[in-house]
Amino acid sequence: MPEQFDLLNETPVRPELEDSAALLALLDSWQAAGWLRPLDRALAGFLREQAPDCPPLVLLAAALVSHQLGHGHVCLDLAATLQTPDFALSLPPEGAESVDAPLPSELLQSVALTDWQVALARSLVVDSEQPAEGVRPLVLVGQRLYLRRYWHYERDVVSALSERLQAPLPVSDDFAEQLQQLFTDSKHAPDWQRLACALAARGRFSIITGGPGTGKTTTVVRLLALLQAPAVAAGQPLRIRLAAPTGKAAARLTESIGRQVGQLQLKDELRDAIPTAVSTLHRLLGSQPHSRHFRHHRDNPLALDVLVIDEASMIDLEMMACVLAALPAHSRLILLGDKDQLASVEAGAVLGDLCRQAEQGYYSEQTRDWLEAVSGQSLAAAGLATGDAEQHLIEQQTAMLRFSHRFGSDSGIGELARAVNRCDAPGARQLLHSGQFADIHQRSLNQPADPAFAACVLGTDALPGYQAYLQLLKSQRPSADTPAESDAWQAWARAVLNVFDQCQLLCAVRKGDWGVDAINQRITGLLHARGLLPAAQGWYEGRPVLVTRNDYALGLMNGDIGIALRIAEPALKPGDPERTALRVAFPRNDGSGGIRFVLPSRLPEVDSVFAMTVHKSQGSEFSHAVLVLPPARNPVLTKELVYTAITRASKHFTLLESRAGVFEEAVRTPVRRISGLLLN
Ligand SMILES: Nc1ncnc2c1ncn2[C@@H]1O[C@H](COP(=O)(O)OP(=O)(O)OP(=O)(O)O)[C@@H](O)[C@H]1O
Repeated sequence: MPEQFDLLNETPVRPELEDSAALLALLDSWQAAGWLRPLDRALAGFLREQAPDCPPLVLLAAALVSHQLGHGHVCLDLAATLQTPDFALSLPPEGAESVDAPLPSELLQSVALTDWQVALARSLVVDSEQPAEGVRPLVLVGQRLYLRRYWHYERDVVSALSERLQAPLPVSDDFAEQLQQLFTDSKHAPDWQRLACALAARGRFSIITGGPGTGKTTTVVRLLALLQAPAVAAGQPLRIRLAAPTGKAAARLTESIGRQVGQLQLKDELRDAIPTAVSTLHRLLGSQPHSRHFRHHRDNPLALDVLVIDEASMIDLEMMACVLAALPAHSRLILLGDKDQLASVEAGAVLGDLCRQAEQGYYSEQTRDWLEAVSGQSLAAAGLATGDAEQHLIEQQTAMLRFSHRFGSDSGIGELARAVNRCDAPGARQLLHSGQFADIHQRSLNQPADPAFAACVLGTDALPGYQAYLQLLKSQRPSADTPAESDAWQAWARAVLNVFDQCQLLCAVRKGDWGVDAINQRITGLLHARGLLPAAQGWYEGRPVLVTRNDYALGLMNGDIGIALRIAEPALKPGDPERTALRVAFPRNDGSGGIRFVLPSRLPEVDSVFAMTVHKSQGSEFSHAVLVLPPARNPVLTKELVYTAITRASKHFTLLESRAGVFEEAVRTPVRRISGLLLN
């Protein structure tokens, strides 16, 4: 029997919603057009096999939950989907071919929310009452539909965090004095770094969020000194571990934490007990080949007392659940990150969800009194909202750093990032347009072959592009008789990689004329045509590549960037002439400045990386970041995407627009990630 849908709704029910075979045929055509992943379609097919009576609307919901996971949403929000189906589902995707099949908006026109909920609640493949006791593959909570696994992750994260947030830990009697000693250089009132340090010192869970250069690393180094001092004095140093979601982010933190620890006025014994090596989360948890399970979990917890995770905006829900499960109960977890950055590509926006109210503070009177007492500062003029200790559980352990020491009011990058963050599109445009700041630039592009694009890609002395690293590659190449074992090859590779890092094109999308794939091809062709690259296909010297899959055997992580270089190789046998070979040079990412050379054929999956998505650029910094916006409106064009791109730039930011107005549209659109991660 077909389900009855909204009887008052005159719109005829589409045949695909009355017949499962017709629905699966429609999903097939969506998949063929690249609208759905094979995985999404397969889930609907699998459920139909398991439960042949499963109504088409339930099969459709299953395929859509899976599709939404692929777009970073932990669940399918039925109401949001019915309100603006094509937009909520990001269909059709940017650059996808047209397809002779109805759009989600046409398909769902006749469907009412309550009918969809009832159909799901009645279905044998959905648990809607007491899901914890069920085993069905889908879980319905109100208007949110989950795959069971993700519902579990969300529930596990909420319960582990609630547990960690229960009672504050005691601090020593001279805590206020110690804080004072560590923050003698406070220049701002209130000094949020000192407040953040105090909050983190009293909790088994805390968040320190802030934009670029607000002093997250500075604060955490002092916090570690504060926590470690009594432990070292007692002869039982804390086991502290530092981690980040990607190799690139880990390398950056290794460098900055090493510098900061070196600058602190501490006794050697204490300084030596503060680690500076940062590992990736995958390595910390012990990833295992061909398995999503880690070596460390609830029954084999990590041997540590304090875990600091930087760039926490990149942690997805599954990873957060795995980290929390692997932590010993007594340990402290401190998350550092910029809540306003894009979330991970994977499902879930954990930091953003947890920091929803960080701006307003929402400290309870008790928390505020305690903070004022230990920090000796007043919060009266800080403009914070007053919260309730139980209702605003997470807020009691969250501090937002508000002053950028890197990008002050004289920095166009800082001002632009702040305007974008406020969704102030006219203000952001005015900053770009006025010429008031020498570090931010804008260019309009009329068509893909626009000469302004080529000029930007090649670069100038003042505004780095890709010409510089290719010229350096040629001009500084060690002479042909340099022995294979000479350090000169490493030094050359390091110099080429460093100069390459000065500029990076960032795209919002993968497909279409202004997507990563087309732009990579266009730049390769352009550099080849100018004689800067020897070829435009396959492997050639100068090709920059991005690793897109972890390879533990090679020690390469998703996100690592290398460049193909022709280097000397030892002779096969004594007396033979030395040979040359194309190898891909990667930085060792361990703070040593070392380079490793890998044969191209041994590499895991890689892409050329003259352009990368903004998502992939997280955790990286470039002297000159160039953001390319495509013309079509797309749900990925959000203010978080623009903000993330701007904050990748350390010296210059350029906006390349393929249509007037697209920047404003993006800045006005805050990201919507659907999840139910609420602790209060
Ligand atoms: N209270 C302070 N007074 C003066 N300079 C500071 C202060 N805090 C941080 N800085 C400086 O500002 C710069 C950025 O600090 P830090 O690296 O700690 O920020 P961050 O928030 O971790 O930055 P990132 O954006 O790289 O994550 C550093 O050079 C640091 O020395």
